[in-house]
Amino acid sequence: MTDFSKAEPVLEIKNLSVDYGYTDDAAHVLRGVSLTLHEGEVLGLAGESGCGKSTLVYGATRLLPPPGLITTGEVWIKGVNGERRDLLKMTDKELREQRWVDEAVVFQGAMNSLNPVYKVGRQIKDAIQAHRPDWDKAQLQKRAVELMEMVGISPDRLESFPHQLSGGMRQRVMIAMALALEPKVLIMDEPTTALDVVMQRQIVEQITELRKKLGFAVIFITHDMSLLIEIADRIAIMYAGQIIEDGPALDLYAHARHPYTRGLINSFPPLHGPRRELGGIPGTPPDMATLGAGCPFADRCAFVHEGCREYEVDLKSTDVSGDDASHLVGCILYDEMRQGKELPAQLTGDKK
Ligand SMILES: Nc1ncnc2c1ncn2[C@@H]1O[C@H](COP(=O)(O)OP(=O)(O)OP(=O)(O)O)[C@@H](O)[C@H]1O
Repeated sequence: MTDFSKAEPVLEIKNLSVDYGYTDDAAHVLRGVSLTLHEGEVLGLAGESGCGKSTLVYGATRLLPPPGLITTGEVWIKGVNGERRDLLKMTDKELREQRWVDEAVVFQGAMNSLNPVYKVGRQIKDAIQAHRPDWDKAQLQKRAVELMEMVGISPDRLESFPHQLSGGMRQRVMIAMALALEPKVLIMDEPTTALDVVMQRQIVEQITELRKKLGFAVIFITHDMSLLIEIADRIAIMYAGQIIEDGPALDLYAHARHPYTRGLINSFPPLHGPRRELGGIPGTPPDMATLGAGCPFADRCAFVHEGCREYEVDLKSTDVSGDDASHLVGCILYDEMRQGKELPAQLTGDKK
């Protein structure tokens, strides 16, 4: 795993907030999220169902369905021409022009979004042609063949209808389409969830290979921490519409700082290494429509104390000096640690 913290940012999400609903009782589902994706980096985004992972990436790419409404924020993207622009300030025309070119999204269940009545080849070529109207038939065919080969499917399959392909193949076709215009940023929302574990593994390995070859950066969403540790350079953990920990993948996995991150990691069996007992996280995430003040994890946290009820999540360095910005956590225990109080023994040292 490489340290990308000094690489140039390709996508900078700043203080992004999203509500569902337009009235006073709207649910504040995303609450001031900031996140940076660096060139060539794989950033894993994890958290339980309903914590806002999809809302974050759909908000950041302006693909949020109604009644989702962006209430604050900036999303700076570095285009393929090197220019930085705020996606939230673009006109609809500008958005359409840069989508697929600067960034592409592979949706949850994307493999089912191929049109059943058209052959796969036609769908790939149509997607390319929307952005390359001057390409002739031969150029489109050549690129479609290249893309199929790139994701390990025989180009003969360009003549197949979607139902003639397996789920894994259809998902690969969607990945190929997303990479057709060589975007700098690829966003994948649970791209392997609907597939069996063998196929999941193959697709994850393929994404890793393609990333090495083509150099794009990835935001990879999943709730499966064991999968993330295999592919991510950095992991951000979401809870109740906020990022509560963000750090280098290996450090975060071996020594998770936030009690929620610990619980999440302990909920999944490790793919490698010795077996360990699985724990869970007691309780369920809060209802975002009625969430009050204080740390949103307080009711489920083994280390809860009075201060948590007033604490507002604020990501800060995990080290004592507060200088190291590579690993951040939003938990009052670490603020208290910086003021000289000892951390609970279970949170110090490496994960057992
Ligand atoms: N159209 C909607 N109207 C109202 N609330 C919504 C809507 N879509 C999502 N939400 C709420 O927003 C919150 C975040 O949902 P989101 O889908 O972003 O979470 P997620 O972490 O991606 O979950 P999953 O892993 O299940 O996809 C949830 O509490 C959900 O109930």
